[in-house]
Amino acid sequence: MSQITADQRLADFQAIPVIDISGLLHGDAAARQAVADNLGRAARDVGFFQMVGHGIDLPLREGLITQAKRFFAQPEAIKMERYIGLYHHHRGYVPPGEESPDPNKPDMKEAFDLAFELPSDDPEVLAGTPLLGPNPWPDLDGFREPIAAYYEAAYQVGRALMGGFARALGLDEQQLLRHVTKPPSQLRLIHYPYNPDAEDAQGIGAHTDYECFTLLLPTAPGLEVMNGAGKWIDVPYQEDALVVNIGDMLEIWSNGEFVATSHRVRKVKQERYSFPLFFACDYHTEVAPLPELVERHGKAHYAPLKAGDHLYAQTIQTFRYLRERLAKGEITLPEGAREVGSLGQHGKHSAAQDGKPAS
Ligand SMILES: O=C(O)CCC(=O)C(=O)O
Ligand SMILES: [Fe+2]
Repeated sequence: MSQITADQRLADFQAIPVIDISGLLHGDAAARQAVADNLGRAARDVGFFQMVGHGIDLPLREGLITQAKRFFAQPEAIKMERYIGLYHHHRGYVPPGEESPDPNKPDMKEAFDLAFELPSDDPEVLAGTPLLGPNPWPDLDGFREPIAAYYEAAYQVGRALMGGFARALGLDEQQLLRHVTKPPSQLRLIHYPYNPDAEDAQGIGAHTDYECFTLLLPTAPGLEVMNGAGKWIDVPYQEDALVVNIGDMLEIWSNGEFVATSHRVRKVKQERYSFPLFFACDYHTEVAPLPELVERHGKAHYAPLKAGDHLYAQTIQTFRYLRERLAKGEITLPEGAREVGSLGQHGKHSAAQDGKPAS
């Protein structure tokens, strides 16, 4: 069967579709299939959509936003009490300049990173699996509960989406979900301060997300998505919507049918917050093109990789404190790590080394 390449499919999109997923959450098999068909179209043709009908209601969203604002409004010295470099499982406060896909172009944002909560006596944590462990909650009364509640709600929507994406690929709803038990799924609270003096500083540089997909709650416009022709398309701000985009793992599992679309946040004209939940599969999952899709496409377009190693390797290469630990020999880069920026259209358009399907 001749396959239309991802580039051809993505070449023309000029806007981001809006999908109501309530049928996936509450409907019968036919309603779930109808939503899955829409998810599949968006995942194949754009790699992005605005999700409504998700049931993550305003009080949950406002609780998260309010607590993030409180945290970032504190003095730097207090925020640094939870500096990410003080921990061993990549959680905590990320000061401006700490993170960048390109060390010469630091992003101007600050963040507080937390993830799937696992107690320190969990066997995976005791075994030292990177990225897994408890969250270093700040000493800020009333901070933890609304954020944990948002995490749980968004995580459950993520599980439903994972079932929907599997259906969209013609698979059983549980086929991918069985790889999601203790995932290193991170929720980031990101603050992009408004800095009128910053001439060239970007909000966040062009990248793909490393996990299966991302559910993002923004508070203002600024997100841009690259279409197959290399043109940046705006994601308009829609108050009741979460933005969902395909990440590297679903691109590989789907053998390139779904696309991890490159995106960035342009220099912001106003103060902005955003909250991505990166929906991951378990650390040790071997992700390879699914046999059903390889059969459909005639061959596998990607080499297998270990999900957690990919995520950890990309993280090491983009955080200053981890690059320093690497240079000192305190940690090692997982074997077979890909270079940052090697996936996604921006990799192609900047002629970087690249492992996308042969077109
Ligand atoms: O802030 C945003 O809108 C997007 C953030 C993002 O792409 C990321 O953190 O991976
Ligand atoms: Fe992203």
